[in-house]
Amino acid sequence: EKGSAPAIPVDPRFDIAYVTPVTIGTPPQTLYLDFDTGSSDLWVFSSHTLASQVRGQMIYSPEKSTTAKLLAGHTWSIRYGDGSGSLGNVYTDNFTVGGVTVTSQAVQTAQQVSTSFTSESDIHGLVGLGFSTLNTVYPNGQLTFFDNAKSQLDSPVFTADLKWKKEGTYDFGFIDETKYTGEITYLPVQTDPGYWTFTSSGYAVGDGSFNQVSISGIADTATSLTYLPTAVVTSYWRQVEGAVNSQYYGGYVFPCSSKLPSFTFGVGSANITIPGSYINYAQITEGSPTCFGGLQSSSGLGINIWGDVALKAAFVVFNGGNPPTIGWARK
Ligand SMILES: CC1CCN(C(=N)N)CC1
Ligand SMILES: CC1CCN(C(=N)N)CC1
Repeated sequence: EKGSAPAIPVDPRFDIAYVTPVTIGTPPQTLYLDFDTGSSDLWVFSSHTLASQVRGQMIYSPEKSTTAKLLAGHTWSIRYGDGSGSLGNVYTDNFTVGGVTVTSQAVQTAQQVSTSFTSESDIHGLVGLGFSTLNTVYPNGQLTFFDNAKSQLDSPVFTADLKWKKEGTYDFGFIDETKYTGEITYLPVQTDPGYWTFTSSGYAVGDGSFNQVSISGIADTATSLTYLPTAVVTSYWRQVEGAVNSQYYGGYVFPCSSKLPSFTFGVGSANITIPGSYINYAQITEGSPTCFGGLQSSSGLGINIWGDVALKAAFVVFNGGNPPTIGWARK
């Protein structure tokens, strides 16, 4: 079995996130969810979510699904890196994305969500694609959609082909050779504590020389920007006239009229180049001449994150085989 589904940019002015249509239950209920390789809970806005916290999102109503079953006595609660979060209870039901169906997938129904989720009407929940060890369901942790689907897929892989301000795709169970150029370079993955953690072999700023330095970080489809060590990021923004690291805005800002240099990162003996345009993330407010950078320091996070700004420059293979590996190709 194999399948494909679109990765649609939320707010195409700047790719804050990507959502993918899924159906849940019988008859099928469609929601648009944020596929997240940085977590492992599948949770949705639901008929159980406090009405005051729902603002335009599509919801999953288990009571309207003939195949929904309450997972009695189970609850969940998750807090994300940006302080957002949600909590609730758990059903199992049929879950389909891109034609791949898992019957009896754990679907975590939100009873409460934080304000940032309430304010994002285009995101109706998340599909965790991290390792199932991160799942927060209590007392028994649940498996991700990918872990449940793996055995029925032609190949135990999914791929991400995210695009700059355009619709991309997530493929399940196969590698589409038409989506990349050259070769895919596979790297080992550290699965503890549960992210797709790999080590990049270094970086270059624009046409500058390549700095061979190991940078360990996570490939994260649900983080908009890319967060790397301060030394790396400082050397990048030093090349941009007028760029400053603003306490006020919480990161590097620069004149929107700047022509930004590209950023290249090593993957084994190969490398991926992020065009400068991808690093011009957004005006700080509508119409402002000041823009916010897509490459920021990870020093406050305790972890390096290769988020959408980096992922959308590549074709990425998340190989769930034994052992798991991650593949990178130019495109
Ligand atoms: C390490 C953090 C990265 C961002 N997160 C995520 N995509 N779910 C939370 C964990
Ligand atoms: C993991 C991320 C998902 C998107 N987020 C949000 N909508 N507040 C942040 C956390």
